[in-house]
Amino acid sequence: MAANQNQKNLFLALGVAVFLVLVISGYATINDLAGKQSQQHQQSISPVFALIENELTEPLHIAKTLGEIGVYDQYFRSEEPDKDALVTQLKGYQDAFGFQFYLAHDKSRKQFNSDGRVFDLIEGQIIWYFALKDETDSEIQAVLGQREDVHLYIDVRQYDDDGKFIGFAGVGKSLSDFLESFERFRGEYGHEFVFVNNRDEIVLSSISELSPAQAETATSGIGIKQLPELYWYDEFTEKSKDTVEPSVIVEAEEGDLLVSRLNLENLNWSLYILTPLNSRQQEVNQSFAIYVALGMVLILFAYKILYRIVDAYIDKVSSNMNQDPLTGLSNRKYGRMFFNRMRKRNRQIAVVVTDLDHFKRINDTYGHMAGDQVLKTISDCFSSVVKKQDLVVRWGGEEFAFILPDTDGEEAKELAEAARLAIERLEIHINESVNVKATASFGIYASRQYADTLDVMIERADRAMYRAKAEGKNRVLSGCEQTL
Ligand SMILES: Nc1nc2c(ncn2[C@@H]2O[C@H](COP(=O)(O)OP(=O)(O)OP(=O)(O)O)[C@@H](O)[C@H]2O)c(=O)[nH]1
Repeated sequence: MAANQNQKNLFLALGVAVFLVLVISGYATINDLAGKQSQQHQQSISPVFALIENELTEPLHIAKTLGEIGVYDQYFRSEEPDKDALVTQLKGYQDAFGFQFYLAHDKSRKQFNSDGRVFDLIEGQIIWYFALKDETDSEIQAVLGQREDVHLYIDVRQYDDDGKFIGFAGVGKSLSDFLESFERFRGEYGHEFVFVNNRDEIVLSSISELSPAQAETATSGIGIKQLPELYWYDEFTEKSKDTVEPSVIVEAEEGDLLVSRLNLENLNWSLYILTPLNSRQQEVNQSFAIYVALGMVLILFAYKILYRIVDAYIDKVSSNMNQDPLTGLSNRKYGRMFFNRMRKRNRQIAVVVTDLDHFKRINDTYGHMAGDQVLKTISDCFSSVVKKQDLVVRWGGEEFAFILPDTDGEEAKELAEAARLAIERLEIHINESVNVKATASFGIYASRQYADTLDVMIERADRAMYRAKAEGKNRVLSGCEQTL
């Protein structure tokens, strides 16, 4: 009973351990997913910075630096710059950096371009110049132009020594690479981009309806969409109060939308990155379900294996603990445990009880030691006769019991008969001159559906065995007539 209780406790502990493993691995899975998700988000955002650096910041720095080191000073000082010299110089920059360069010269009201074009800055025609000229609060303006191949123009205001406005020095960069990158980000990560200038105008976007369709509109204001016109703007503003570079989840028609804002200070722009969350959420849910299912299967599998290992271990330990020292057979206590365990696994069982015939005589004739040797030899003989699944128990003294799972009366009788014959034929070698012969009487009992307890079965088999003794010994009788 105590061993049974210990076994129960062990399996309970095993169950608790499995539960803990489940909880911990579940927690680790969620953590891992969260980590993966944020890593994925990081990975998807970092190329955006590289893109901004290459496409926006680099031309801005070049335009600013050229203005500051005074490469255009001589042209700005003259009333009418030397067209050829200036264009050649601009073209040299274009070849070196791969952008368009231009100078808008206020005194002569002319614009000189690195592609060789020179044109007059006429009010009403060159809209950007007059719009930006009056915009004195920002030294740098980034605007879009050229309708066929959209360019980003970065205009840096130029001043003479007295601080008087003398024109713009700028660079122009084709945004075709930029627009291709938008496509890639949309396809790969589901991101959309909205670039907004300091007047809340959408100057560039991966969403074609938001991007200014025509070059001139970027400075004329015609057709430009305003950030507050976007449906998520109010919710975003409300939720992102007091946050410099916020990431906010807003409700959208197709599901939630993650809106992140980055401030592009050099340009005086903000970049809004929009990520639809529904597809991402589904992805996460799906992988979570797979992780959990896989985890469960693995854990259940491990539990089963562990259960069997522990079961076998307990079996071995308790069998060692419950061994008869003389014969090496199991004792009664283990016989009971074995019977109870088999009861759970099999539908029928049989027992055989056997008692050696005239054993007292052997003891009396050859001595107790010789008797012990006979007991040992006969025990080995029994063990060799039964099947692997069966158990031979030293029930007491010179009485033995076989517990035969999954065995009916007929099979039990055959086995008992085989054991009887084996003993009868046995020559038990005591010493050089003495060989002892022995016989045994057998009683069997078989039970279907494990209807009987071990005690009842043993008692019935015992009775049959005593009948066998009474009928002349060295025979097998059944205590359950219908099974014979
Ligand atoms: N050597 C030895 N003898 C034992 C051991 N256990 C019991 N015995 C002896 O077994 C004998 C059993 O004697 P009985 O009960 O009279 O049975 P029996 O002589 O076999 O007679 P039947 O059963 O009627 O055939 C006794 O002498 C016990 O001392 C043991 O471990 N070693």
